Amino acid sequence: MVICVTGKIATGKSTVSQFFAQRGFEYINVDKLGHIAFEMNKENIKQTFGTCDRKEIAKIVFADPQKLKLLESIVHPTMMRLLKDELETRKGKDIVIEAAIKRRLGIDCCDITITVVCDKKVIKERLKERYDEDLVEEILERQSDIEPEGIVIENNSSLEELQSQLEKIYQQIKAKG
Ligand SMILES: CC(C)(COP(=O)(O)OP(=O)(O)OC[C@H]1O[C@@H](n2cnc3c(N)ncnc32)[C@H](O)[C@@H]1O)[C@@H](O)C(=O)NCCC(=O)NCCS
Ligand SMILES: Nc1ncnc2c1ncn2[C@@H]1O[C@H](COP(=O)(O)OP(=O)(O)OP(=O)(O)O)[C@@H](O)[C@H]1O
Repeated sequence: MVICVTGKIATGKSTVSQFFAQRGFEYINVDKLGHIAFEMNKENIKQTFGTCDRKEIAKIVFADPQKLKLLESIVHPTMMRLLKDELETRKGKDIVIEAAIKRRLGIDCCDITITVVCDKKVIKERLKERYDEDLVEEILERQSDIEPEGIVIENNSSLEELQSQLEKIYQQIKAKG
């Protein structure tokens, strides 16, 4: 079975994916594959943007949809090739794929999609140590095409509450086979 976990920044995708990884699912994090693909295309990125520092690039591309598109045109072909390879080597196994922009990437190999959602103020609170608020706003704007699909998990409350929602979903998934 292939589960895809999607959702906006800091909604809890990794936490949800880890739940399935702890139950024997192989875990593929598309953000991580993006970082590997970024490294593999460093020269091109440096020539295009004048820097290949990820944090610098984040500031440039999240502020400008056209520049984000340009970065994606460099990174996504490699990233999707890496994803295909990861899926090939795990063929037949239970897999959980974490991918914020699942739909934009056209990932269509999933039996089940889980979308994690939460309120903007919760997202901002979770990110306040990691990012400045303007960057969070920009990232959320660049993620406005991420819409709820499949099983929707609302993650505004405690980790215990999330765990309990996940236990129920897991039992339903297992019952369906
Ligand atoms: C822009 C980059 C350089 C920023 O790197 P950095 O390490 O600073 O941040 P990180 O990768 O953790 O991303 C921060 C947040 O933005 C989200 N995000 C990343 N890329 C995108 C994108 N193209 N569209 C919308 N959201 C994105 C991430 O899911 C995460 O929530 C990097 O994210 C990147 O190369 N993105 C393009 C590849 C991509 O689309 N990755 C997302 C796969 S789901
Ligand atoms: N219900 C919750 N209660 C408290 N903290 C939570 C809850 N869910 C997630 N978190 C915390 O919020 C942060 C973001 O969660 P997580 O990394 O799972 O989100 P994500 O969607 O994978 O983020 P990113 O888009 O940055 O990859 C983490 O520090 C996580 O421990």
